Amino acid sequence: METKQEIQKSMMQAVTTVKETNPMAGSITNTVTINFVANAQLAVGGSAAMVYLPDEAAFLAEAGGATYINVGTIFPIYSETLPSVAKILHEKQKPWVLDPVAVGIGSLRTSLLQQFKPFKPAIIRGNASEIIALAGLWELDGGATESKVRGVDSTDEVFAAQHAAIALANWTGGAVAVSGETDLITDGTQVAISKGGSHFMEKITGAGCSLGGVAAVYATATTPFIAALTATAVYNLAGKRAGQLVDGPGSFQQQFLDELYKATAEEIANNPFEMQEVLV
Ligand SMILES: Nc1ncnc2c1ncn2[C@@H]1O[C@H](COP(=O)(O)OP(=O)(O)O)[C@@H](O)[C@H]1O
Ligand SMILES: Cc1ncsc1CCOP(=O)(O)O
Ligand SMILES: [Mg+2]
Repeated sequence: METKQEIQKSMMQAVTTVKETNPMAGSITNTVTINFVANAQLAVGGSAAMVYLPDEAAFLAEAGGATYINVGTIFPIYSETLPSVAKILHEKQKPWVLDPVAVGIGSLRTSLLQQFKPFKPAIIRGNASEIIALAGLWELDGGATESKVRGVDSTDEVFAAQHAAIALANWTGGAVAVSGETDLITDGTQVAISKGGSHFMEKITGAGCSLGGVAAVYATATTPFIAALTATAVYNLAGKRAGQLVDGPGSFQQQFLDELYKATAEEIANNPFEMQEVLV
């Protein structure tokens, strides 16, 4: 296992590379938070492009350094777009981030999420209930088929999803990030616990979605685990700072983007986190 210092060095490198190179990470993401996802990707130094159609998604998958797929709002065309783009990403070994928003609701969403299993996303990002439900859908350890997903919000605590997160990471060979009041990131062999954020993050829509989009930006520049940890760290740092400066969700959203933009590589790497080894 790498030392914490080595991990922090990799996080700083990822942040710096992104700020210097403005990498493009294309997205197929929900219509609720699409604008916030793009703004967050730009704030950390990336470049955003959002599409819905199969040929356009295929183009972005090849042109971008990574791709973000979020199933929050589903359209019929996604039965064509999503499996085909996931297959391309897998075959070309391009990192992609999956946010299984509201897994369990509706037949097309369920079918699409099932079809993703062989295409192994580099990063799976979701709240605890979504991670447990996805592991259940993919018939992995720690998953539950009786899903407690009610909608887009979590009804489970982050640590309840640790087993499922490790099983998913072992399946994909990538990383899994479980978000909540504290965040858990794993690559199946190590677990990082990242701290910070603000209760206002539960009072705006798109904190989770945009975290996934930002993870895709960092995935253009580093390993899935470091990308997921770095994205989570900048969210926890920016969320904490913004939360201290505002008194409501509207101004929080604005201040949060400013803090994402202002956070330096060193500050992001120094945001509090703990490392644990996964014992087998
Ligand atoms: N109560 C909280 N306190 C601090 N940070 C939070 C809290 N709830 C969520 N966050 C942060 O908000 C972001 C999105 O997480 P979450 O709300 O769990 O995702 P989702 O929107 O997908 O349910 C993460 O960066 C997480 O750390
Ligand atoms: C409210 C809502 N409904 C469908 S997608 C979506 C956005 C969910 O955003 P997040 O998971 O980041 O809270
Ligand atoms: Mg979400």
